[in-house]
Amino acid sequence: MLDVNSSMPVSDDHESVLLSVVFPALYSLLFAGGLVLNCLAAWIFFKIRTRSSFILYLKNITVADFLMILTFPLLVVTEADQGPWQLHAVVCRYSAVIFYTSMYIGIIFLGLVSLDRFLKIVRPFGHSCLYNYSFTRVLSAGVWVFMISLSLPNTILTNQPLNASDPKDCMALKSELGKQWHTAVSSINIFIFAAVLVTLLICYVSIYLHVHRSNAKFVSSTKGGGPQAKQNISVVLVVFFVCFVPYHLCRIPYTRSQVNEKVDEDVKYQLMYVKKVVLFLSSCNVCLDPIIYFLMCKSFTRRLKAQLGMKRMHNLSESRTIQKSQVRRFREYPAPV
Ligand SMILES: Nc1ncnc2c1ncn2[C@@H]1O[C@H](COP(=O)(O)OP(=O)(O)O)[C@@H](O)[C@H]1O
Repeated sequence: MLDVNSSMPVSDDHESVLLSVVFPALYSLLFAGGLVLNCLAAWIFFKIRTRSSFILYLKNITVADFLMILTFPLLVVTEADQGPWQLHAVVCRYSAVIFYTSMYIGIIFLGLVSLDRFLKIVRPFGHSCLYNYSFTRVLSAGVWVFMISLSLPNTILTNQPLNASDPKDCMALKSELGKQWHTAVSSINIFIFAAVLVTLLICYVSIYLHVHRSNAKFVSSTKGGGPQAKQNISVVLVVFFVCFVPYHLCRIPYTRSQVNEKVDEDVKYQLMYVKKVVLFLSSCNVCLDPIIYFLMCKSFTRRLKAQLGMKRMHNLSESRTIQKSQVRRFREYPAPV
């Protein structure tokens, strides 16, 4: 059954409540939480002046998360069906494009973080340009330039006249070339996601085995650092699986349904509905990334504790750590940065 004002079928009551009430409420919470956590992270990172590639990647993730967070208010207003209908076009042309671009920039930097951990832990004396800080700065800039260039046509080619009868349909605002570009960008980004996922899995299996072997060799009878280290390393994988895997499983059929007119309207609606749910999971990334910084980056944790007035407590526990450090030397993974 179709809504008179839209090409989308009329939803069940609970579905429309979810779309127009629950989602805006959840995105508002995410906006507030994400803003606080990322402001805190940015403040801490601002104080850490180091030539560490690892921290450079984390700083880039913070900037990408900030960009994504800035798109939430418009999303809240349009999802709640508030404001002028023309606002939907602004979402299609600008804020959704910024949202997706920042999401994929964040994904690429998560991949680089895991690659960096792999190199520093498993191959500490290797010869790769990724050990070179100047190179990783250029690489980071390259990621931004590439991803922005890829996404920009999605804005430029969303250039068709607005249609008041179905303002939410972004594809209706695109030229034929715009639809083709949208499909191509979705495919390239899905490929990027898959490549990062494989990289993450390889890096973390290698790190896991390496830590396991080191523990067995040097400190098999004591408790502590090893399991803790593996847990810290796994946090990126957990965040990645929770936030991004569901979205990408849905994105492939969804993009197909967007550009294929033969797809049944009910199927399109169901896919759109599922996409909104899994896209929310991806958005949760803005609150989960700061947890990665806290668990994986010692400089960040140290600074944060110092700034929050826990300096004395931290010094106390640090002196205890030093006493034990001779025994635990081989268990200090990931390498302090
Ligand atoms: N991976 C991406 N990178 C950049 N822009 C994207 C990406 N995916 C979608 N977009 C753009 O974001 C806007 C909204 O896309 P989408 O969420 O697929 O549509 P809808 O909101 O109709 O479900 C469109 O302009 C689209 O081209």
